[in-house]
Amino acid sequence: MSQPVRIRGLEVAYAARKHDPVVAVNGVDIEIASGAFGVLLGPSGCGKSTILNTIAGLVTPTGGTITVGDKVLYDKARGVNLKPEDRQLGMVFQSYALWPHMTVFDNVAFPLRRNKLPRAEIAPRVHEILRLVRCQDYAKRYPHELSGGQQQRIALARTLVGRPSVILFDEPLSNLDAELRLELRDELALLHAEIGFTGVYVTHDQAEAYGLADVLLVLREGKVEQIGSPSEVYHQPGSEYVASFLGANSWAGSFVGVENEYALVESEFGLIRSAGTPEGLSKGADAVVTAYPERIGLERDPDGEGVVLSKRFAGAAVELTVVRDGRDSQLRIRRAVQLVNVDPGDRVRLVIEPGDARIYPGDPTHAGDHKIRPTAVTAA
Ligand SMILES: Nc1ncnc2c1ncn2[C@@H]1O[C@H](COP(=O)(O)OP(=O)(O)OP(=O)(O)O)[C@@H](O)[C@H]1O
Repeated sequence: MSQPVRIRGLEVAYAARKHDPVVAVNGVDIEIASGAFGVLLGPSGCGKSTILNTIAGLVTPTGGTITVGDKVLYDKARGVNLKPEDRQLGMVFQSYALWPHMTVFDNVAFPLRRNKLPRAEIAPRVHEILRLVRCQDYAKRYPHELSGGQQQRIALARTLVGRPSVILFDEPLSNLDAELRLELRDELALLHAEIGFTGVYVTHDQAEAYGLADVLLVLREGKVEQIGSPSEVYHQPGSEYVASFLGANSWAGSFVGVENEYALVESEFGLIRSAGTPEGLSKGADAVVTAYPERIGLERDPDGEGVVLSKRFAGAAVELTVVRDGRDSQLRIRRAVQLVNVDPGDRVRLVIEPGDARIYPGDPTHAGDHKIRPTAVTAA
């Protein structure tokens, strides 16, 4: 039976001897419905693991409440703080943490034996769960005789076998290579649909988040910046920070006004029309434009503001970098091969449908800058 997870007003400050306390979580409310998969997404240091660890009972908050179903795990005001072992939650970490001296069967059976399940019930449960994670043939092997992906499947099986109502995942796939990560992500989504636990999943990987989340929570410096379905958050980022973290380009401009229902911004890369109605912008105010790399077209134009710095083959798509002379601003563009007829060195103007450009007040945050950008190559 899955259970809902409710977090209210969560605060965590890590005490430090030599400097002020580090406020890692600063008033967070989270609600994950029973049986849903909630994914916490955000850059390194935004507090994702800390939140997960407070649910697990491994970190003690400085304020707020955490409940699972009717069970209060933590309540600062009432002095409740259950021990990790009394919370009855499943956890899957980045490191597989399997017992090296035990076979796969014994590793998976371990939680059942610890809970003194009758012997006759253990073997069928273990075999059933090994079948679900597609590792039924490895029951007699030891962890070192398995690949990383297989070890993580066993770690997952060991968690699932106890039938926890809530499972906490801390970047469980990040030790695996990209292809295997996607494969295991899809298997996990299927297992979730089949078994029906409530999942709380921490990652900084968008593809993982999109593929798993019923509800996506984007975090920023210890706070929740946006909550929604992956599609809502992707298509309607609530802030430039979210858009940028999800991979959109951001560049600076100044708000001109609204004309024929389009918001106009005079930007570093020319005049941009946006279908969104910006809030909190007055004429002449600093504005940021965002657009995803897939949604920016280019046309050769001797008067254009941009110059193509690089163009790289990327299978069915082409990846380009466009810069503005004399400025740091750089755009990443990814278009289908047949849509690109510009080359490095060309002067270009941007072609963006109003529905693909979004405008926010302020300056770019560069929240997505930790991501790998295409590196410049010289013109062929
Ligand atoms: N034990 C600790 N003592 C002091 N500060 C800590 C401690 N653990 C984490 N922090 C700080 O709290 C903040 C949030 O850390 P946390 O590990 O929750 O972030 P994260 O989003 O999970 O990052 P990552 O993706 O890199 O794991 C960071 O500023 C971090 O330096």
